[in-house]
Amino acid sequence: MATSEFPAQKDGSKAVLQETTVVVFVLGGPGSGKGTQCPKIVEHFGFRHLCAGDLLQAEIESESENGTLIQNFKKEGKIVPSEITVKLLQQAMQQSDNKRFIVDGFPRNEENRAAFENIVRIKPEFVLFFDCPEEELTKRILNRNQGRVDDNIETIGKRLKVYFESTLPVINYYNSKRKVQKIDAQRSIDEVFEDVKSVFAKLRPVARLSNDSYSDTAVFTISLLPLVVVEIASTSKWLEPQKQGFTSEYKRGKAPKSKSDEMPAKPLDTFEGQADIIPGSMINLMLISVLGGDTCTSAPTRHIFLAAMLLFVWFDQFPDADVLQELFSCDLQALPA
Ligand SMILES: Nc1ncnc2c1ncn2[C@@H]1O[C@H](COP(=O)(O)OP(=O)(O)OP(=O)(O)O)[C@@H](O)[C@H]1O
Ligand SMILES: Nc1ccn([C@@H]2O[C@H](COP(=O)(O)O)[C@@H](O)[C@H]2O)c(=O)n1
Repeated sequence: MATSEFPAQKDGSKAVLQETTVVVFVLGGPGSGKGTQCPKIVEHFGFRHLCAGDLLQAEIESESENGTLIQNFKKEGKIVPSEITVKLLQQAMQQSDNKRFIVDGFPRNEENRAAFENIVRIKPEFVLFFDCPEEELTKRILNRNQGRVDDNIETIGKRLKVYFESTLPVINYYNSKRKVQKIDAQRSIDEVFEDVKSVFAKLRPVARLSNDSYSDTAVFTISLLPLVVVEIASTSKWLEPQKQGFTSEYKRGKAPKSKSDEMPAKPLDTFEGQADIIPGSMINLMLISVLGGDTCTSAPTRHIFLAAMLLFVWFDQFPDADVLQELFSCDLQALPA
């Protein structure tokens, strides 16, 4: 799963953001519809929406020490020094319980991109790029009417210049890494979102579904534990009666006539609990098989998973389904003491 690198911090402390943190950058010209589509992504796919422009605006409004500087950059349509923006993003990510983020309006230039990689140390899962012609962008911004200081014809010109000169090269950079998902943003809001949905539907399962902070290796190992337990149990004396009474007979093509005929003497309490363990592990086996793609998203984990599955098949450790059915439907009370 890791698209991120998480070395220890310089002061030796552990990085706060987890290996499983998923980041999608959302880019496009001013007015291309980023802020319109992001809430829809949140609603449908459960990401946390972080808008760089909004975080900067909040700094202005809170009259923080950087507030005036940010206000001046914004009025001029210029990109605020990256360290300020990246620190705001990092803080918001660290404070969030959700570990999957759509980062809207970022990185706006090469400096933004490098600062995020150096400070946050996460590479984006992909870059969602809303492609829209300049005339449409201008028209939309002039009609936006939300009282923004930068929604005037003069600042729009400056923002578009910054977009073409500084942001497009970043999009091209990610394109060269095959990370860009380009959307035709000139169509209606709903049509655009249809395309956005199909992009997110293609996300790696764990990026689409997972909100937790476990590494996939840990998830895989934990899911495998019950299998190990049943492996040990099935090779121990504890399950010998079942193996003799059912599995071996079935494998030789001789099904026992009745349970009580075949079951060797064992007190009832010896069998307590096994009916829980075996179905549990079988369900787990099925779950691992079905969800294998979800839990084992990194290549090494997937290989371990496949190797484990092959081993189970190879050694034929699990009795057939009908044997299990017979085993679990057996009347424990009827077992001889
Ligand atoms: N597909 C669309 N068709 C027509 N109008 C749209 C479409 N998407 C968004 N708009 C409108 O265009 C305006 C700009 O959209 P939005 O604020 O989402 O753009 P943005 O990319 O977030 O802009 P900025 O980078 O300046 O914040 C809004 O008034 C919005 O309602
Ligand atoms: N990464 C960013 C994002 C934004 N800004 C500044 O905020 C202005 C508004 O941004 P929108 O995304 O809402 O259009 C933008 O023009 C910049 O001045 C920034 O510096 N860095």
